[in-house]
Amino acid sequence: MADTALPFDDFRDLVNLVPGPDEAAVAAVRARDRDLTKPAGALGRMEAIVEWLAAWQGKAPPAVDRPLVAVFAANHGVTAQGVSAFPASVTRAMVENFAAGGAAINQICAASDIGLKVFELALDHPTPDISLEDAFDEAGCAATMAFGMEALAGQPDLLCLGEMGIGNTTVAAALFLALFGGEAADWVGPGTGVGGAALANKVAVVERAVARLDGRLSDPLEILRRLGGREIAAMAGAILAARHQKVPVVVDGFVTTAAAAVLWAANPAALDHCLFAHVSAEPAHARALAAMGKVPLLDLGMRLGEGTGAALAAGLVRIAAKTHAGMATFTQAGVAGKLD
Ligand SMILES: Cc1cc2ncn([C@H]3O[C@H](COP(=O)(O)O)[C@@H](O)[C@H]3O)c2cc1C
Ligand SMILES: O=C(O)c1cccnc1
Repeated sequence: MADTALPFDDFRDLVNLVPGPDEAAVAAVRARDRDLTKPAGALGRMEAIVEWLAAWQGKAPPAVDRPLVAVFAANHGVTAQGVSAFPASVTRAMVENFAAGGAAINQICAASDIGLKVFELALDHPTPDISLEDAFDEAGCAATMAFGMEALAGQPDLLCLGEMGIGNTTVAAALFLALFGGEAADWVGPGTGVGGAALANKVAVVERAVARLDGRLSDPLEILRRLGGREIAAMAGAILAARHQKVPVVVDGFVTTAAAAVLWAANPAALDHCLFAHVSAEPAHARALAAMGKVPLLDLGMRLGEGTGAALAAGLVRIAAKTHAGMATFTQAGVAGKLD
């Protein structure tokens, strides 16, 4: 992977110096909403979504004309510890399946008219086994975060993030344990379907990975550098770049939330432009969302990744924007307003 111009410390600045919301755009959305032909507040969270979109796109009315799902794919040396129900070769095979249109995310994007781009991260070079060694050096972590910023290259107006990487629920669990504390068992779940002794082994692997960090737990970007993985670092970079380029982000499930959590731990305001699409059936996802005070939009019992939950939520975001922009006002429609 090419060296980045951005040193690791510059990412700390990017996290700490995130721009705030466009209050004027939010005020304009609220003013228009008051005139639309419905009782105030009757569209519930769909109204809040429009305000959120305006705040972070910096325009009113906001629009979702170029939504994109960016899927980052990577491999993980920790799979050598037997932490997944599937072999690591499935990561590349699924990338080929994405290219051929055969994955769940292809069909959800097609059905919802959402663009899809898959970013491969050195699939033949897994990050080291994090139960033994650090995932990255500083330059490698910075380069990978910078690579994630490529998700913005086509100027999407809504960015949905997803991932593919056998073993990455182990990495995500380790990140959550290092960032939020508790016990390894609080953060480890079946992923693709491990149970019994294999699940107990996965817990022990996560314990070992985090035990290696002793004394360095207060620096979230350092935690990311030491635990990885490539797709998670890239998604963290994409979330940051999106904020600086006024692109709201829809976060997918358990693994994507781990990327977001690194930024949240450094600066909770760094995720204000992110909507959490759904709560995954991976048991610890609800715990991670609660730790950050985030309320997911959907609860469909999904536990796939690939950006599938994010793409479904993006469909609702687009509908919320179209509803707000296209509805008639009371005056336009000749509908009587609320009685005094
Ligand atoms: C065929 C297949 C398609 C997938 N699409 C996403 N994942 C999901 O499962 C993986 C994480 O689970 P674990 O940590 O247990 O390996 C990631 O690749 C994630 O995106 C898949 C997994 C499989 C097997
Ligand atoms: O929620 C997720 O992101 C998830 C759950 C299981 C396996 N892979 C991803």
